[in-house]
Amino acid sequence: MMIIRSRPPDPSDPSTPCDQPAVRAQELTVVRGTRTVLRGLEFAVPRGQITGLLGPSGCGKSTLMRSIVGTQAKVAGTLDVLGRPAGDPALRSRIGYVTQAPSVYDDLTVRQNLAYFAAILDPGRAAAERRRADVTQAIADVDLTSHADALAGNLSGGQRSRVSLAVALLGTPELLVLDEPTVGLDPVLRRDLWNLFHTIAAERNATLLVSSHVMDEAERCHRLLLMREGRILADDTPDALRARFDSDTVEAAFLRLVDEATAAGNQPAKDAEPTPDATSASDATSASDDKTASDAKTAPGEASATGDGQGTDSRTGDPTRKETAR
Ligand SMILES: Nc1ncnc2c1ncn2[C@@H]1O[C@H](COP(=O)(O)OP(=O)(O)OP(=O)(O)O)[C@@H](O)[C@H]1O
Repeated sequence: MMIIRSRPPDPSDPSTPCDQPAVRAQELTVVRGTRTVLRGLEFAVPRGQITGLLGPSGCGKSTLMRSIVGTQAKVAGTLDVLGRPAGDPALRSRIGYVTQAPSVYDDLTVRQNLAYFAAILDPGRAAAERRRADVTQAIADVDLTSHADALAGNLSGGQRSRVSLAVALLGTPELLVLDEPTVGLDPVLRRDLWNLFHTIAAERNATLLVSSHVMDEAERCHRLLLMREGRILADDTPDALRARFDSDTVEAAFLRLVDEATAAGNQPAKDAEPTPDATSASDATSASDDKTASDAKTAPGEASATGDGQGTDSRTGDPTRKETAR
C-alpha cells in the first residue's frame, strides 16, 4: 500500500493551528436510552499521531467515536474537534469515519462506490479528472486495485471493510476515526493496514483515532486511551503504561489498571440512570439516539434511521448514507 497524497493544514483557517489537539473532551457525558454510557470523560487527542481507543466490548468506544464525528445525540459537556464543536457542519469534509459494519452499495463496483462519494465531496465537471485520480489512489491505498471493478456485493467481509476505509480516505481528511477497522482481517492484512495508518499519519500529518478490543494492536499506537465501563482508565503512551506497571505488554498494564480501579471502588453501576447533567444536553429532548435521525433516509440494505439509527453520513452530510465511511 502506498500513500502519495498530502494536504498540509490550511494556515489561513484559524481552526487548524497544529499546536491544538485534534480532539479535546471535558466533562463529556453521553446517555443512550436510560443508560449513562460515557461518564465525565477528560482527554485530548494530539494531532498527527495514531491514538488507540481500547477497551472491552460495550465500554463505550463506538459511542465516543459517534460523539466525535457528530452523529450521537445526548452529548453533554465540551467536545471540540479540529478547533470546532463536534458536529459542526464545517467539519464534515475534514473528518473520515469508518463504522464497524461496512456500509457500501452492494450493487455497485468498488470503483463506482468510490466515485459516488467522490462526486459528493468534490462535485462538478471541472473536478472529474481529479476525482478519477483520487478514486484510483484510494483504491490502491487499501490494496483493492485488482478488485476495482468487482461488485461490492461479491467481496469478502474484509474487502468490504477496506472499501469503507477507501471512502474515508477520499479528500485527504485531517482526522480519521476508524471503528475496529481490522476486525475479521487476516494477520497480513492487519499488518498492512497498520502500516497504512502510520504512513497516513506521517506523510499527511493526519490524526487517526482507531478503536480495537485486541490489545496487541495497542502496541502499534503512539498513544492510548484505555476505557472501561464508560470511563477512561489511562491516557498515555504504550511505553509509559508498560513502565508504570513494569509489565511486558499493554494488556498486562491494562489488567493492573482494572484491578486498581476495582480496588479503589471506582466501578460504575452497570445500569445507572442518566445524570441530571446529561439530560440537560442541548439535544437531550430528542427521543432518538441519533443526532441527525430526523434528516436521515434509509441507506441501502439498512433499516430506518430512526431509533438507534446510524445517522447521516458524517463526512458528506449525504442523508442517503448513514454513518458509513465519511
Ligand atoms: N441505542 C442504544 N441504546 C441504549 N444503550 C445503547 C445503545 N447502543 C449502545 N448502547 C450501550 O452503550 C454501551 C456502549 O456501547 P458501545 O457500542 O459504545 O460500546 P463499544 O465499546 O463500542 O463495544 P464493542 O467493542 O462491542 O463495539 C453498551 O453498554 C451498550 O449496551
